[in-house]
Amino acid sequence: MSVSSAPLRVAVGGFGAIGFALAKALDDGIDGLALAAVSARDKKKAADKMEGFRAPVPVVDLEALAELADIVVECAPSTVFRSIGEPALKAGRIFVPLSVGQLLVHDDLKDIAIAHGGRIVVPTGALIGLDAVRAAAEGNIESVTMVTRKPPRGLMGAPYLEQNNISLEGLNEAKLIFDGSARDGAKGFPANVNVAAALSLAGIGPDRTRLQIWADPAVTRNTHRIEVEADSARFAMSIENVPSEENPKTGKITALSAIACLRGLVAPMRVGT
Ligand SMILES: NC(=O)C1=CN([C@@H]2O[C@H](COP(=O)(O)OP(=O)(O)OC[C@H]3O[C@@H](n4cnc5c(N)ncnc54)[C@H](OP(=O)(O)O)[C@@H]3O)[C@@H](O)[C@H]2O)C=CC1
Ligand SMILES: O=C([O-])CC(=O)C(=O)O
Repeated sequence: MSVSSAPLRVAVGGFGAIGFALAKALDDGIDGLALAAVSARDKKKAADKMEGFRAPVPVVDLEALAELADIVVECAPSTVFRSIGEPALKAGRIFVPLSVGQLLVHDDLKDIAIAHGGRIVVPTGALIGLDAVRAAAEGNIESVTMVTRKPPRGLMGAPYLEQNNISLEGLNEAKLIFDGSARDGAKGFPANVNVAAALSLAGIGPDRTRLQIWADPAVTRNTHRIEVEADSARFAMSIENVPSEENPKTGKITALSAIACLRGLVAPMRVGT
C-alpha cells in the first residue's frame, strides 16, 4: 500500500474478548487501516459497547461484513465460522480467522480463495514461534509436539469432555484429558486449542502434529509448550497466556496478535517471517 492510498477497511465478525479489543485498537487509530463494521449476536449490546468510540461503525449480520470491508476478521464462536469466511473469500477479501481449528473442517475455503482471488491470513494468535516452524517446514521437519495446560475453567464445556464423560469438577491435581493429533484435538476442543491447528498448518499438518491437553488446577495461565525436531534446527518454546477478563478460555495476547497481524498487512516494514 502506498502512503497516499486510502486505508484498508476492516470488518470484525464477533465483538467479544478478541473482537472488541481489536475494534477498539482500530478506532484508536492504526495507520493504513480503518474500522468499517462489526458483528455480534446481540446488536444492541454491541452498539452500547461502542459508546466511547471516536467513530462507531454499523453492527451488521455476519454475512454482510464482506460487502463493507477489504479485510474480514473472524473472532466468533466456531459454529458461525463459515458464515463469515465464505462470503469474505467469495468477494475476494483478505480473511483473517481466529477460530483456526475450523480451517481443518472447512478445508474447501482455500479453493474458494483461489477461485475468487481472496486470501486467508492466519495470525499466530495465542501461540509463539510460527515463524520458526514455517521456516523449518521449508526443509524437513521430523516431529512437532505441543503440550497445553489450562486451568480447568478454561476447558469446561468442550465437546470432547462431554462425549467422553470427563468431569473437571473439583480437580485437585493435573489431569491428562487428551493425547492425539492436532486434528482430533481441534475438533474436540474447538474453543480451546485453535493454536494447535495454527501450529499444524504452519508445520507438518494436522495429522502428524501431536497434541496433549492437561487440565491443571495449579496453573493460572493458558500455557502452551512446543517442541520441534527438524533437519535445520531443534527448538522448544513455551508461552504462558494471561486469560482475558471477558473470556477466560482466550489468552489476552490473541487480540494483540490479531492487531499485529493486521498492522503487518499495511506497514512499510514487517519484521519476522
Ligand atoms: N487462534 C487463537 O490463537 C485463538 C482463537 N480463539 C478463538 O477465537 C474465537 C473468538 O474468541 P473470543 O473473542 O474469546 O470469543 P467471545 O466468546 O469472547 O466472543 C464471541 C463473539 O461472537 C459473537 N457472536 C456469537 N454468535 C454470533 C452470531 N451468530 N452472529 C454474530 N456474532 C456472534 C458474540 O456476540 P455477543 O457479544 O452478542 O454474545 C461475541 O461478541 C473463538 O472461536 C476462540 O476459540 C481464542 C483464543 C486463541
Ligand atoms: O488462548 C489460548 O491460550 C489458546 C486458545 O484458547 C485457543 O487456541 O483457542
